[in-house]
Amino acid sequence: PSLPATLANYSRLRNACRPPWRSPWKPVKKGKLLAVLLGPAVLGVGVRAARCQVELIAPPLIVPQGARPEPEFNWAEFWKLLRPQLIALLTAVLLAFGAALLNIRIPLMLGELVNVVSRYTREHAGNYLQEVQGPALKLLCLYGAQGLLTCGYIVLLSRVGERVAGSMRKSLFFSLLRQDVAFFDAEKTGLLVNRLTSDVQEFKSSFKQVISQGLRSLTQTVGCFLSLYYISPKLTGLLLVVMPVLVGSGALIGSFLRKLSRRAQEQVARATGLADEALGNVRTVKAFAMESREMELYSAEVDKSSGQNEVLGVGIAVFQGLSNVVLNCIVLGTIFAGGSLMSSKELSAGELMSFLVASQTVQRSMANMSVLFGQVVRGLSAGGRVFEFMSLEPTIPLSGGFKLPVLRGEIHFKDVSFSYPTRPGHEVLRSFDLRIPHGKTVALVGQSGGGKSTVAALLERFYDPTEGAVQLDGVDIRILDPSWLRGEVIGFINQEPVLFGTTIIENIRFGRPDATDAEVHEAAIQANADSFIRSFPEGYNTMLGERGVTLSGGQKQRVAIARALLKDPKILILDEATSALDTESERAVQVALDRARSGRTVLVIAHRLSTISEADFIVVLSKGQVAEFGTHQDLLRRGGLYADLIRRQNQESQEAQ
Ligand SMILES: Nc1ncnc2c1ncn2[C@@H]1O[C@H](COP(=O)(O)OP(=O)(O)OP(=O)(O)O)[C@@H](O)[C@H]1O
Repeated sequence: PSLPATLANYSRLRNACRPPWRSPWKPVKKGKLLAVLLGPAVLGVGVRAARCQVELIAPPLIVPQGARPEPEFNWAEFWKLLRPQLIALLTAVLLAFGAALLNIRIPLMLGELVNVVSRYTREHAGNYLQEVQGPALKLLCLYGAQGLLTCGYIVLLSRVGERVAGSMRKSLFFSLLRQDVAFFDAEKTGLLVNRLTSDVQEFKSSFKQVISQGLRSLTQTVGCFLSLYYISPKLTGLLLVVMPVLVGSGALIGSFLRKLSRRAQEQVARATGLADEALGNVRTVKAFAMESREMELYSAEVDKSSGQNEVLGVGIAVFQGLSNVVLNCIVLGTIFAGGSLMSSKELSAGELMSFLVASQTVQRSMANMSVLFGQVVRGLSAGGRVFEFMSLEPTIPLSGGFKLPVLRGEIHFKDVSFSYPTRPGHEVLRSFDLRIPHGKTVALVGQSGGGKSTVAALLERFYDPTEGAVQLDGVDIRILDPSWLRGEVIGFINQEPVLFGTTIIENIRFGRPDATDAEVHEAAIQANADSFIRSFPEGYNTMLGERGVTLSGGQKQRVAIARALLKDPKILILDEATSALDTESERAVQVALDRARSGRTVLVIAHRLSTISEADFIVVLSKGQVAEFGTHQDLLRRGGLYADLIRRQNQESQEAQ
């Protein structure tokens, strides 16, 4: 099944309680510390830096993860995914390194060119074109080579990034599908889907950025600093004196803006959550005529978020303005100090030009690095979240174990006690003992919440009993192959059949992917579904789901019955298959079920007692145990719980009339 369908299937069973969480690790703190170290650069590069800083303080998407601890990044898993891309990655790193080295050369070459130009304007000697040609051509070649290298490493990196992200998605999806049902009881569907989508996306973009820009920025910062020192140790010294002041101011403003941004993002998430809930439950909202109330609630949250974002906008504007002033002052100061060095012949015009360009490169690179450090922290957190479930081993394996060579279909719940893993203290079944002879139909009845569906879940081996055993033909199902058990032995027809957004024929074929069209048609005939399917213009190829046909409850159930029959299971579980249908549909479904029952061991779980009087045996479940067992007539005669249930139900239906 597709992940959303699998998750949706079990979402109703989940979240009864959550394990106590460790105190959450706050990744932002690391980012803050690193931003403090690199703050000055942010102040030093004007508009561009301000833009970078905005990126740093505004993560792309905040999805509330609840009070979950931040999972550790799994380097071993990452290495496994990265290894096949190693050659492409190393080539990309080499190209990026080459581009960065060329970038360091550019200011020096520019200086040479300026020196040639200024010498010519001063002396007017020789041919201008000839004088300028050499350094200009060299510079052009450098630009060309730098462009080529940049293009090369970006192509390679994006290939590596996409492939690693694709492998991450596939392994995570596979690992999630392998998990047992108890896992889905404890985890929220939204959180899992989020890991497959935005966390992988976040990790991928961080990975690409860190490799490309990180390497480049680091090389350029170190290289250009050396160039600065080489051009003028005195001017470089002056720059280093100004640095600490810029570090302090940059870090302070940056941390303030980050706080504002985080608050604004949380507010956006709150507003989105509200809209999500209202749109997701639109029928309930409409049924209670709550549209205007929802609108008011949403407007209030959106207004709050707009207000916070406006304050943030003002903060960024001030920061940007300040950055511009500081940048220009640095340029001015460099020209001022450089001019005085020029007058004492300690510096040429070309060297001053080189110094200015190189110092800009340093500032830009450092600003990039401060953004990148935030990105590293975010990328590691996102990666940690993706890897958290990737190496998780399910307690109940997906396959492996014995297959019975000859199958009769006798079931025995042998003194089974069971509590859901999410609610260990709450015993749903207590020494539950029930033997279902092969080929017989047994109906389970009892109060709502009494544990009927739990019995079916144990037979499917969605969970293992806490005590006792479930046996098939006398063999504990824990030693049987779960995929054989679920895929071939047991057919499960749920009270809320889930159909997928594909054609009807594919939905039925889900029961046995290798079934021929003729077999699918035969199953549909058995399930009393063939005639209504053929009444659609596109027959079996009718698309279901959001962009296709929506089936009625009874039609859905008949498609689900056909799907279950296609695998020709020895055991059939019917979980309240005939509830919530009108009389006509119920009759159609009932005909299908009666046909489906023949020759199979059947466990029916039902509330509507009228539909199960045909069962060979009826079991009344009370307080997690078998309270009564017998035929419909036996139990009526006995005048116990079953007779009581029948009386109450008759009373209710009379009152309803
Ligand atoms: N996935 C789950 N995790 C934790 N507790 C659960 C889970 N599913 C069911 N329960 C609890 O187990 C008990 C039995 O539930 P079960 O669904 O088996 O009852 P039921 O007899 O089938 O009820 P109904 O007839 O209303 O469907 C209930 O108290 C329910 O709250």
